[in-house]
Amino acid sequence: MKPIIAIPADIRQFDGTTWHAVQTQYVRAALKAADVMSLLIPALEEGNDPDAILDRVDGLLVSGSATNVHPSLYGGEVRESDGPFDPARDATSLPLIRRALDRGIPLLAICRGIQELNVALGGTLATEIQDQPGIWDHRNPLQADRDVNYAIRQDVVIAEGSCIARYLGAGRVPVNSLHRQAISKTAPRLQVEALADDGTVEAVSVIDAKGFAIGVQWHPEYWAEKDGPSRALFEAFGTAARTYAASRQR
Ligand SMILES: N[C@@H](CCC(=O)NCCCC(=O)O)C(=O)O
Repeated sequence: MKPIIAIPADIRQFDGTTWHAVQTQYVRAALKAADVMSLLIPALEEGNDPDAILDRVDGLLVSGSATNVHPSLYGGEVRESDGPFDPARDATSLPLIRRALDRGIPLLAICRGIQELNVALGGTLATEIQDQPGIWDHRNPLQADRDVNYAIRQDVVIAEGSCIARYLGAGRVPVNSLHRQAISKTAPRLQVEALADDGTVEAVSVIDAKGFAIGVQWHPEYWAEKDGPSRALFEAFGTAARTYAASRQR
């Protein structure tokens, strides 16, 4: 039986109403590269029961989003210019991340997801990182062609002996980049696993995690069917979900 993973949705506004939305690239990567089904979780400021959700799934995939984690959640200065924000997504993702880690449910956190993972565990974020000396522009190019926006265009250096090195190998791995925020103070329970050449944190793992628990700042989901490292990460997540699912059936 194919495992099921939870993906917290974003709140989006279009066609004159409010939607709970997940970009299809995450659902497709889960199915085609991890061989798991996706259960989209509505973004609610209240009303979600993380344990009731996690009782029914075999993994948690926390996706990227153009919105930012609200600065109040990590003691940051609240400036509207650091938006757009999505408090319902924050209120849904952070408790799910914490409880998935408590319960040993496999976790893959991508872009906004690694930022939520860091904040959920007590870390902080830097904003408009491209304005900092020596930091290059990691932002979404915002071209009409999404393949251009998600193009592989930078290297990350994966640390020897890191968790993610088990799946991608250590050393330089080419990835894409679509973000204007990044980890500033790394949460105490996170181990930095990869850096960009400009020092930006690009991957973390959870120290002493009960199961698969990795966050990446890049977007492996977008090329998960074609790009080796992207596919390897999703295959590892799928394997972890299958292992967890089997343990649940015992
Ligand atoms: N908003 C955060 C996280 C960036 C992120 O998740 N990017 C995904 C892009 C989604 C899209 O625009 O299609 C940041 O900017 O750091």
